[in-house]
Amino acid sequence: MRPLLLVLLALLLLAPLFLPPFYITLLNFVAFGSLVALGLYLLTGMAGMTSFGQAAFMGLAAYATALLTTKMGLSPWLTLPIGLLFAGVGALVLGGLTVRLKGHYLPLSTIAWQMALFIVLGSWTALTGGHTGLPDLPAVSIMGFSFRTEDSFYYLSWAFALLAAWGAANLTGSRVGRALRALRGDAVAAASFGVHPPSLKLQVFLLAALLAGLAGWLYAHFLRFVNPSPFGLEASIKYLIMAVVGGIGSIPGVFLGASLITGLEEWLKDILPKVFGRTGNYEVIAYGLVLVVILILAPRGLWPFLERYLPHPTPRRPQGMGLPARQVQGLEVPKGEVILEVERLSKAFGGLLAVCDLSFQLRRGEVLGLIGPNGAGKSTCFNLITGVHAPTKGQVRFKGQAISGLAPFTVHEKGIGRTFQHPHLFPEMTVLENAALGTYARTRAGMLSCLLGTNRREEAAALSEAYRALERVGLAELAHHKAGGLALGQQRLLEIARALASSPEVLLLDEPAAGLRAAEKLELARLIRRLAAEGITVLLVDHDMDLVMGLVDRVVVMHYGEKLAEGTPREVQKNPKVIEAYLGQEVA
Ligand SMILES: Nc1ncnc2c1ncn2[C@@H]1O[C@H](COP(=O)(O)OP(=O)(O)OP(=O)(O)O)[C@@H](O)[C@H]1O
Repeated sequence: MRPLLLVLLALLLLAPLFLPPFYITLLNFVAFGSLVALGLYLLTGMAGMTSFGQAAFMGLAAYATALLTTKMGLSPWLTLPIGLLFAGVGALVLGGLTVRLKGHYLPLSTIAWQMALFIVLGSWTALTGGHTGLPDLPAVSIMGFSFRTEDSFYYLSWAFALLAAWGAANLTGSRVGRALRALRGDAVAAASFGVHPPSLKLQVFLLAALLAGLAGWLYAHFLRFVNPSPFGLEASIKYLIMAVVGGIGSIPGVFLGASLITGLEEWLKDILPKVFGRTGNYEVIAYGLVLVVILILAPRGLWPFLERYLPHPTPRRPQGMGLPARQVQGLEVPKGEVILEVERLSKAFGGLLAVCDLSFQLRRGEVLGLIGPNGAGKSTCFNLITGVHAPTKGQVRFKGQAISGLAPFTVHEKGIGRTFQHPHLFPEMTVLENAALGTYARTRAGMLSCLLGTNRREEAAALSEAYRALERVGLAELAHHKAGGLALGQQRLLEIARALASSPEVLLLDEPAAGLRAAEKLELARLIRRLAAEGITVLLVDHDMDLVMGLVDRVVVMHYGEKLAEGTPREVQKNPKVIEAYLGQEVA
């Protein structure tokens, strides 16, 4: 892979020496398209948010620099940050209003925004020159050297495009990159290990808009003329198609898609009028056809299809000491003292009381079983403790502090880790990356630090911490495999490893033994005992009574949302109400 990259970079560097000016102009447009499509790689490929409005962000920066350089005589280097500021403010306003919305609201609102901006650019003639546009933008220059020719501008465009690709690659392999990919898969799970979905979504929306803004600034000073047409909805769709055709989940795919669609556009502009016998925007029809054909032949885009035939570097075992011990928040609770308290908790879903006036305490270092028939309210109780649901009535206290009603990422940060009844993993990520998600709340690097790669030391520590968690559950050998290929039992162990990587004080395990073989259950029981011996407090929900009764210190039995009984396994197993409602034949 590395030699191939070096050859491509050398060709890129030498291209103006052997390619005619027409192709160098095209390569400039490839660089602009790649910048916008890189934003879409981050926004759509990683975080799963679709935007049809990227050309509008490009237009904001392009018009800002056009107006400020031509009408006020400012230097293009000064109007670059100002143009980005315009694009950024646009993204913050639009994103601030829409990123919290689910479903199709974001794509729809980006279409509306795109169309509105296009109309403003075309109709506010006094300011923007309408569809005639604004001519005579100054050339960009550095210390007397002016980037006037397509050859010199080519180096400027590609310097920015490669810098952006380097930043995007840094981000992809970082804590923020993993969190973004987790957001696309499952925002509830992402929040359960400390990700704040709306804030992260807004940040990536802003970043994608800034990349589009940068492309707009370059575009304006390359052509030295702006008019609305390159910033319309059609252009936004074209950038999305570039990213999708190349492979929206990969950086090389973005460059491949941008090259392909830019080349195709030029070729089609020549060929289609001859075919149809008159001029018109027929390229759009051709884009659609190309997209359909490529997605049928290579559904994830061209790059993932080609990548299979390229050599892959052997992944290395993470080295290093792991993360520093977690700072315990609030009180240090001594062994045997109450760490988590559920007090008169109720949760109604419409007319159904899933949890009703439930109270119990969890003491530090113990393993408490929460059992009951299907539908008794156990998972709802987990969701109330971890902040997925707010209680209708009652309280949850962690170390004496009320936590009910707090968001899941806040609850997690306090030291509560969880697994899910149906594993919430990210199949496209490796086992190690999935486990490393657990370190999210223990690491600090922000978006900028991840982009610049200044987080390498923390990142190495997070990966070695995740690897250690995998060793604890016996999955280290599969660290570099895709999580999508794991058996159900291994998926459950991986969820435990992810929770352990967060170094929780309390661990909530929701049916960890479901789907496990007998030997795997014994291994799980040993693991849970080890964790309790290390001081982790465990709340365990499971239907395997042999596992639960042989493992836990105490049991709480739920039935129709209420607490039916509480005591040691022996007491509970003898309780006639419990035998009648749940244990039945098993114990009788
Ligand atoms: N988000 C929700 N919306 C509406 N009803 C819900 C929701 N979550 C749970 N319920 C209902 O609440 C009741 C308790 O469900 P819950 O999943 O908590 O039970 P459980 O004890 O975990 O069951 P199981 O052992 O089958 O997992 C069920 O009747 C369920 O249908």
